[in-house]
Order: sequence, then C-alpha cells, then structure tokens
Amino acid sequence: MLVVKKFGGSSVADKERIFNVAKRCIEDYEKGNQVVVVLSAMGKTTDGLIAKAHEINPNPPKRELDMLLATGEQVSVALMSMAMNVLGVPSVSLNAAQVAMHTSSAYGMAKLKKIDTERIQHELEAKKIVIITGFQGINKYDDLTTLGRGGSDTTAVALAAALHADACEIYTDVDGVYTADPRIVPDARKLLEVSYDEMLEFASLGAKVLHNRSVEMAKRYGVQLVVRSSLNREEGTIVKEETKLERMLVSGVAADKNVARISVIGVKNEPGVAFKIFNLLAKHNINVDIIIQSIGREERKDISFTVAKQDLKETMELLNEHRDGITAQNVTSEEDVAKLSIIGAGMTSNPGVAAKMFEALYNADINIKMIATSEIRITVLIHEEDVNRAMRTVHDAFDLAD
Ligand SMILES: Nc1ncnc2c1ncn2[C@@H]1O[C@H](COP(=O)(O)OP(=O)(O)O)[C@@H](O)[C@H]1O
Ligand SMILES: N[C@@H](CC(=O)OP(=O)(O)O)C(=O)O
Repeated sequence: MLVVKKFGGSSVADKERIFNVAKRCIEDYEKGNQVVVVLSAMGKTTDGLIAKAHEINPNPPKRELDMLLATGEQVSVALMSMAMNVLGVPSVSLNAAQVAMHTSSAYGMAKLKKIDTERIQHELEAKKIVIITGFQGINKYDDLTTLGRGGSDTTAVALAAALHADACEIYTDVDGVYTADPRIVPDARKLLEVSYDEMLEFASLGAKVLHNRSVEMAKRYGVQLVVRSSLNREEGTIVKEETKLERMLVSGVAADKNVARISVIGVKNEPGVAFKIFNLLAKHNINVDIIIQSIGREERKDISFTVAKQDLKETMELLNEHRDGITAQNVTSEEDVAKLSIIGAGMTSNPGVAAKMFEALYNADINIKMIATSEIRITVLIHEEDVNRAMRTVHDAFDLAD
C-alpha cells in the first residue's frame, strides 16, 4: 500500500513534534507500506519569513518572496530525514526542484500542473521513506514558486493523485473537520464524513483546516482524504464524494477575517462599467468575492465587493489609477470586516435557513453589511470584532452541537 501523509506546520513545530511525526511515519513503513511524507514549514516560520521580507522591502518582488518562503519547507524535510536517520530508518528529503513539481508562473499563487514521479518511485523502490516539501513548485523558468498560504495540503493531494496512492492523510492540530472552528466554538462537533462540495465551501470560506485547492483537486481526481490529528489517535474526518450520513440542513459555520470591502462610488449607470472594473482586477490576478451593485440613482450607482486583505493596497491603487476609465467619483475601503458563512448541501430549497441566520445575528445585535448566497452557503459580511461572537450565536441557532 502507498500512503501519502501530510503534516502541517503545527505538527512539526519543534524537536519533539518532529520525532513524533517521524515515529508515526515509521509505524506505517514497518507495516510494509510505501510512505511519502509531505511537510509544511515549522510552526509560524512562513509568517516570520514574510515579516523579515517586509523589514527589508515593504513591496518585495514576488519572485524573491517565493525564493525566501520556499526555504521554510526545506528546513522541515531535511530535519525530518535526519530524525528518521537517528531512528534507523532509511529516508530521503526532496524539494520541488528535485522531484520536479511543475507549476504555473504566478509567484505566490502558482498552480500545480504536472508532477514527475520517477525520482519518488525510484526512492520508494530503494525502500526509503520519501519526505517532500509542501507548498512549493518550479515554473517554466526553473524558478521556485509557492502555491498560496496553506498550499501544502494541495501538494499532498496532487502527489496522492500522481502516485495513485491508496490513502491520503492530512495531519493537523485538531482531530478532524468540525461544525465550526473548535478554537472559537468550544462545543463544535466533529464531522465523521463531509462531501467534497461542502468541504470546498468550508475551505473557501475560511476554515483553514484544508486548503481549498486541495479539495478541488481531491474531487477532480477522486482522492479520498482523511483529516486527523498528529497529536492523538482519534478517528478523523473522511472527505469524499457522497456521504452516507443523513443530510444536515446546515453542516457548519466558517469565518474569514482575511477580507476587506471596497466601494466604487458613483460610477455611470451604463453597460460595460462592471466589466471594466472586474476585468482590470482579473488581469492583475486579484480575486473578488461578494459583489453588490446598488440600484442606480438615475445616472450613477455604486459597486461594492470584497477582496483578500493582502490585495487591498494593490486594488485601491489600480482603481484610483483608472478612476476616469471606470467613471468612478470616489473609491473607498474598509478593512475591519469579516465574512461569516453557513454551509450545508441540505439548505437548497429550504426557505427558512437565511431568515434563521439573520434572526440569530439580529438577536445578538450584529449588523450585516453585505449578503451573498449560493445553493449550499449563505455568507454575510460583518464587523471584524463581532465575528467570533457571531460564529457562536449562529452555531447555537442551528443546534450544531447536537
Ligand atoms: N471547521 C473547522 N474544523 C477544524 N479546524 C478548523 C475549522 N475551521 C478552522 N479550523 C482551524 O484550522 C486549524 C488547522 O489548520 P492550520 O493551522 O493551517 O494547521 P496546519 O498547520 O496543520 O496546516 C485548526 O487549529 C483550527 O483552529
Ligand atoms: N508553510 C505554508 C504552507 C502550508 O501549507 O502551511 P500549513 O500546512 O502549516 O497550513 C504556510 O504557512 O502557508
């Protein structure tokens, strides 16, 4: 059996945890399995590297930032292989260039395109545990790229697909996917199974327990995932196509503080304006979420939308630079906002769900700034300082603890 095991930064944060992971991997190896380990950078290393970059240059070139960030994962894999060596088990660490994990060129948000498996297969046949850097790749210029924050999960799923692995296990510091972030909602309940579609919404809406692209990829290639803890032996959560369990109306609540609101005020009420605004942002790889257009006062209207906080500065610069072209009278922004979402495949065609969420927020005196819905989620934009309270309130309103 070939197993891909991914351990996040929290699981390899210090010497004890590195040895803990090494031992868990060796247990699998000693059962006769082929073991591929994917690691993230230790603890908060990536945050530290980003801060260091900004000390030197407040606008670091994206290529150089990736060059720097990719070092974090290399430290983890080298130390892990040294730990396995101490424990007497043959292993080898490989970075993205050594494997040849090919990505697109977009530094900081590269997409995996193709993974060469020869080197990995060769090392597995030599009976080694193969330890691979998550989060990074190489592009067509042979430069190092990174896949976006939390991207090591995606590396693991891509490797599981490329190697036709029998299992793909994602180890973190909680023992599965819960109805809400268990650190914020203490009575959140662990889900035994969750469908790809629901997990994709969870991940995209702020539950960082899995990287959203890893779920997309798992669905596309039919890779079944298990999310579990590296710190205990509890059964985890299975992420797969269809779950046998009875459909819950709402499966969970997710929050995302990494969001900012932008309002483009007084644009002309004529065809093509929205196209010009969002085409401009798309050309600069800026992802936009909730979009609201006001009903036009005669000749002018406002368009508001959200972007990730790290894209706020660039978005504001672009919109101000093109203010005449997009016919805007003013552009404003708000940073202290957060998104709160409820997710559930069972909410389709159930008219009471939105009302129940809004009632819970009303009872807690929380104001809603924007609303977006899809078949399986309802998202509201609220004040950032209200978000944890809002999460607990909505979790309670839908009885998710039971
Ligand atoms: N619905 C959820 N279920 C479980 N964990 C969640 C959820 N939403 C958010 N989280 C958070 O995700 C964290 C794990 O993700 P992350 O910190 O990226 O771990 P790692 O370093 O292992 O990749 C948990 O500690 C938890 O606080
Ligand atoms: N080290 C990277 C990639 C990653 O996936 O990390 P983690 O698995 O610890 O969330 C980050 O911090 O974004």
